[in-house]
Amino acid sequence: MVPVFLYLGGPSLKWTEVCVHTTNEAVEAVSNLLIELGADGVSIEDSEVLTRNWTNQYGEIIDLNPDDYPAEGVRIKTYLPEMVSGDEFISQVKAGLQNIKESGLDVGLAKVTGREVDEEDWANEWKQYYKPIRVTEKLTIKPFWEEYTPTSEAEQVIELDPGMAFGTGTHPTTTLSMKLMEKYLHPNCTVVDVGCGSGILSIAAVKLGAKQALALDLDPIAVKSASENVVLNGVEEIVQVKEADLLKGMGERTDVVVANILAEIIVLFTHDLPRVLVPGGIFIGSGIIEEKADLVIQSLKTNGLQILETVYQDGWVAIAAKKW
Ligand SMILES: C[S@@+](CC[C@H](N)C(=O)[O-])C[C@H]1O[C@@H](n2cnc3c(N)ncnc32)[C@H](O)[C@@H]1O
Repeated sequence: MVPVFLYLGGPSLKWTEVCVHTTNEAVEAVSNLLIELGADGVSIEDSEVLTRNWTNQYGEIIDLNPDDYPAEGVRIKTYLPEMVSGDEFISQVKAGLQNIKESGLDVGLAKVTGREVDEEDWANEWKQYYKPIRVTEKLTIKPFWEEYTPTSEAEQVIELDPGMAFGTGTHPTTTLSMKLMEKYLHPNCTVVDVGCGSGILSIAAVKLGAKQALALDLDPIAVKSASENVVLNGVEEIVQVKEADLLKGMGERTDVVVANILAEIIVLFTHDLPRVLVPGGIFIGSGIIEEKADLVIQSLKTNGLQILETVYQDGWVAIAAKKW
């Protein structure tokens, strides 16, 4: 996950940049904390992207500067306008981090720093980290402001405005989902994307040949972001975006369900999969930390699904399973 940020506030000259240095495991919890405290978005600098083997596998596409990333862990930044007290915000962040730590999540050093920056510095700064990236053999993610020419006819380009929803395509959980989708989606299949965030997986599904996708998210910001990205990619006739809680109320059957959500959330709806999937239908689950993979696998088996494959990247696991 590289930046996930767009501030749409009014003009201001000075901003306070608040930075939390934490662990990969705590990214989502800390990002949520900053948003809950009033941040309009976060940008994420993850040391992991430097060690990933982008270039050898798919050619020279991105050029990352190691100075822009922490030596280890993840830096999560947000920017506060002049009228918000940086000191007060930082105290609230520190208190929130303590709560997260007490809940058992490893937040690492959880160092919080603040500094004043000029508007021009940050407004464009994050965009330099977000470049077109070939994430699988067939799929490339392209921020909508970048120019990019596909290198072959087989390469499919997903246009993205990351906005404020999760899903720039660079986080291992999203990449793993797309790799499994590339393998298991068949032409003209139907897909339900649970926890669609920016809509990236639904758009990927269409690029991989799906004839219909339903993108669901509980968060209205994600629903808005996904709807915008669907239009940006010209697939609004194929992808329907809806606010929904997991698979609740879903009546129709589908060929594929994909969900990049935490393990604890996946197990909340595994019992719905036999009802929602057609015979032979595929479930792709991601967002699972390695320690929680068994929890999801057991839950899938208990609900009659057969595990086809598990794939791993940087401590994350994604699972493909089949309904007989
Ligand atoms: C890790 S993000 C995944 C975004 C995107 N699908 C991707 O792969 O990059 C998880 C998403 O699940 C959504 N979510 C969390 N709980 C949910 C629920 N109960 N029902 C629907 N969506 C949920 C969050 O709002 C968030 O957008």
